[in-house]
Amino acid sequence: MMQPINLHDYEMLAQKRLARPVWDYYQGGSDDEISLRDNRAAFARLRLRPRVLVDVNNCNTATSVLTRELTMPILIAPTAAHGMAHSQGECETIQGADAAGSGMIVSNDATRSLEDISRVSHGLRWYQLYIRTLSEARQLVKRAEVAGYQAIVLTVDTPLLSRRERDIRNKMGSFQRTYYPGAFAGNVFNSINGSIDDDERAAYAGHTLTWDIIAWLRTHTSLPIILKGILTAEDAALAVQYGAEGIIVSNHGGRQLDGVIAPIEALPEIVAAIDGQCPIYLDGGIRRGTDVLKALALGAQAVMIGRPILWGLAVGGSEGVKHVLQILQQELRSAMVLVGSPTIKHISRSLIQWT
Ligand SMILES: Cc1cc2nc3c(=O)[nH]c(=O)nc-3n(C[C@H](O)[C@H](O)[C@H](O)COP(=O)(O)O)c2cc1C
Ligand SMILES: CCCCC(=O)C(=O)O
Repeated sequence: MMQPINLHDYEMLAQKRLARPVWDYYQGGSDDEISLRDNRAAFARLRLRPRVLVDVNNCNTATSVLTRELTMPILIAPTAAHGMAHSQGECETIQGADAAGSGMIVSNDATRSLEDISRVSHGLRWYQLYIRTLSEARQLVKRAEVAGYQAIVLTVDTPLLSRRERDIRNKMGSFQRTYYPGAFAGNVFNSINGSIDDDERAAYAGHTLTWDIIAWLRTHTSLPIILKGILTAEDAALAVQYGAEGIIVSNHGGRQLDGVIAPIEALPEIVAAIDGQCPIYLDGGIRRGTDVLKALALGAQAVMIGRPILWGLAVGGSEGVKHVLQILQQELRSAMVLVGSPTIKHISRSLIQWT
């Protein structure tokens, strides 16, 4: 078997291992997949301004996120249904994250229960919440708190699940129910209802949610509340005003509204609007250490990766997940040496060429 040396190798190997409908569900975006492609293209458009003759002998990617020490500023983005990539599902994934000194945001729609996943982890773990009903959300948040999760990530870009035409063509809903029953139901039963490829997709994660939901959530948990799916300065300002303690700049990996701005291009205006009031994270299209470097240079505290973790999980279980993270860490380290930023704190905006 080919030995994977970068994330693209993992992508190729994973494609060979996964059934077509699963591969398409993991890989795909919405409508014409413009945003999906643009997430990568936007990183490629940015150019770096390296500094030379800096002592980089002790270059180190270590950082801290919400007071936790990590070996790298890279976390695992919440992705649903890891049971379609590995028999142990998210329990396998999170052990890879721990082994690499990273951390994981566990999806609301995980295959395994949040308690099972927590039991095999000692590291950074946040719970990603979809609010379908308030009573369900209240219970989930309590369970997450009891199980030792350290933050609640509320995803706000999914009042409905977008049209993913690969899934519609593959009849993914019925494929999944036949071959992977329960893949999305580790925490909440019957909430998906086969809506992945349903043209009449139901109100998915709350048609009726508004900014007041943050105050409601605050009355039910003392954990930090982080909003995922912010793409504008206006919403970033509202997030802070309504009490969010962190935001994730994200377009859901190009899977929700097609044609939206790439997160890396939205980042500068959001950093300006937030003006240091809360930490900012970013996900979408990160496949190289230089992508991580660019996001940090533009003001992200850390980044998250979604699909590459699923590739690692499918190819090599927890070892694959760990290796994917370590490859990215190694690449980041090389990039830091070559631009003359020996620590994460040295990485600054002046590394980016404005065109
Ligand atoms: C297969 C898949 C499932 C996902 N499931 C969720 C989810 O349950 N909750 C969520 O907030 N985001 C979900 N996302 C979005 C990711 O958290 C993240 O925003 C995106 O994958 C980042 O882009 P990348 O895959 O290019 O790294 C999912 C993404 C993928 C690819
Ligand atoms: C059907 C589960 C939805 C998970 C999700 O957010 C995604 O697929 O992007």
